[in-house]
Amino acid sequence: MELHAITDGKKSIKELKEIITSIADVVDYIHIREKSKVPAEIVALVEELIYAGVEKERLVINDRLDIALLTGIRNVHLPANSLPAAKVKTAYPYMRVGVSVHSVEEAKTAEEARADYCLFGHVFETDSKKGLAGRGTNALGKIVEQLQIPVIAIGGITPDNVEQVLEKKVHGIAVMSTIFSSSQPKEAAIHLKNIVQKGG
Ligand SMILES: Cc1nc(C(=O)O)sc1CCOP(=O)(O)O
Repeated sequence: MELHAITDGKKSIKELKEIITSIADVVDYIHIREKSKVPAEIVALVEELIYAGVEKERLVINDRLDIALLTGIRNVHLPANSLPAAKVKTAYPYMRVGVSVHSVEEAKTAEEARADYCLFGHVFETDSKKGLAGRGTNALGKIVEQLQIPVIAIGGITPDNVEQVLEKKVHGIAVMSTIFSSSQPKEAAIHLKNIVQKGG
């Protein structure tokens, strides 16, 4: 069972470096999702993380295929309206490509496009999608049933509700605030990892 940590776009490069190096051995993947930082900053962050010993295999670059290529990262995550997954897989077959999906239809499209996994959300209410009800665990279960590729759940997942997600036989979970808004990110990640590991 995979645990993905997604950066929240609110931290400085220095803070990100501290948090990511502290959780790098706990979580399976760390998505660098820094939409308001310029490419030069993101490249510098990735290079600093690698220099600090974070394994390249654990880093996922959100949206920016160019930055992944430039920094030698072989994981890219494509949000809605990003690059077409099929074209990325054709051009860079070795690249592990994830796609964000919000319905069965989008999930099937991602699978047909040879995405390696899909990220389905948002399962529960979350500050990241203010005013929008969660899509719920039943919708999550249907996606898992209908897809061959791994489904990772995202959105409002905390230690208190993660069991409901694990019951749906997901391949993993992804969290942002549970780790990045915590005053003790490493402890928060360990706590969640322990629960997730018990669930499979
Ligand atoms: C980055 C992201 N994508 C989502 C989607 O539904 O596709 S929800 C989300 C944010 C998740 O943050 P938190 O763990 O704090 O709820």
